[in-house]
Amino acid sequence: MAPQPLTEVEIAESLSGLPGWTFQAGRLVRSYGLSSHLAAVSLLVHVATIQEELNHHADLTVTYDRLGIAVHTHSVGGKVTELDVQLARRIDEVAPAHGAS
Ligand SMILES: C[C@H](O)[C@H](O)[C@H]1CNC2=NC(N)=NC(=O)C2=N1
Repeated sequence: MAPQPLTEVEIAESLSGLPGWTFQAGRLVRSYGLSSHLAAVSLLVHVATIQEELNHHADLTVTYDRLGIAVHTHSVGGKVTELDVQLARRIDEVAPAHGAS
């Protein structure tokens, strides 16, 4: 079944359990700071692995020692769905082991 777009209230509820994540321009967004460029790339590769597992993919941007993540669900016309929240949670689970803040 196709994922359903979340309401603004549902998005706000989800974000209350995802510190550092915000809702911007129709996407869930977070920027992580890392200790080096290679640490940022290492986290990007880990995130890409999770994305392949979930078959759900964010826009990832490395800017020197930062990794930017922005995600919405293409298949529902670029709305935020539970799939985006799931991906954000999975990323937040692994980010601390990379020293991300
Ligand atoms: C065919 C494949 O399942 C789809 O293209 C997947 C891949 N990754 C995706 N990622 C995101 N963010 N939204 C999607 O709708 C999506 N769909």
